[in-house]
Amino acid sequence: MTKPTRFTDIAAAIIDLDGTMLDTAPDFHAAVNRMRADFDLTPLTQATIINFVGKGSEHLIRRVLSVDYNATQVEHHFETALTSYQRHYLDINGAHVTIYPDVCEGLQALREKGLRLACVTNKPIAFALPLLEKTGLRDFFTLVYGGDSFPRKKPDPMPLLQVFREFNVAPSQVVAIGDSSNDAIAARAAGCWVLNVPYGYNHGESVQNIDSDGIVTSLLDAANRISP
Ligand SMILES: O=C(O)COP(=O)(O)O
Ligand SMILES: [Mg+2]
Repeated sequence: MTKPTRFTDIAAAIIDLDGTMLDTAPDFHAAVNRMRADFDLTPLTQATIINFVGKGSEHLIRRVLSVDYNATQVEHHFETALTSYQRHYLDINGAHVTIYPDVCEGLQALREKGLRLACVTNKPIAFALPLLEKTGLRDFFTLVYGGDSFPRKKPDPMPLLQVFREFNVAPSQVVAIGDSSNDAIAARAAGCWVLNVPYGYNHGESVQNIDSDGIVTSLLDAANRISP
């Protein structure tokens, strides 16, 4: 099936955070290695850690513990490691991040077209909100949902379905934009459109293999293809 190049009758956009708006890889790298140091574990490279990002903190911590521990040991240390990681992440949050090119321009363009914007991330809401404030992105969004805002997170469609309800829009009026297959699976299950950016973290896999409605070079490129 040919992919649409333009999306019309759109009323809202759902934007992912890590790997889509912000390059948070250096924050994840620093926080995970501080946690590992608490366990006398050797540091991991940023490239290794970033492959585990996108499915929430619990997934990340289990994966970075499993580099050294077997499954039983991972579960034994999990709660302490998660608490340590959360403390370090909150301490670091935003210290090393950069905004990807054309993010503010893209969000501005979407707002000027009259779209309502929701940020749906798997980052815990207590990390996501201060980070959006610090980077000046918070005010673009009417809604912000984190990985712990609902019982289930992406790739489950639950947070996206809640956005449709809050905005009172049909799935066909919504475009989700994210960097990973996780975002696309959630969007497909929710029934909305989905575009991928190629520059983020797709669990170490090529974005070309994601089942989405297209790849855009930036949020501004996405905005240029979307109209109300
Ligand atoms: O797993 C995370 O913490 C980040 O996830 P996100 O890409 O949904 O923002
Ligand atoms: Mg992401």
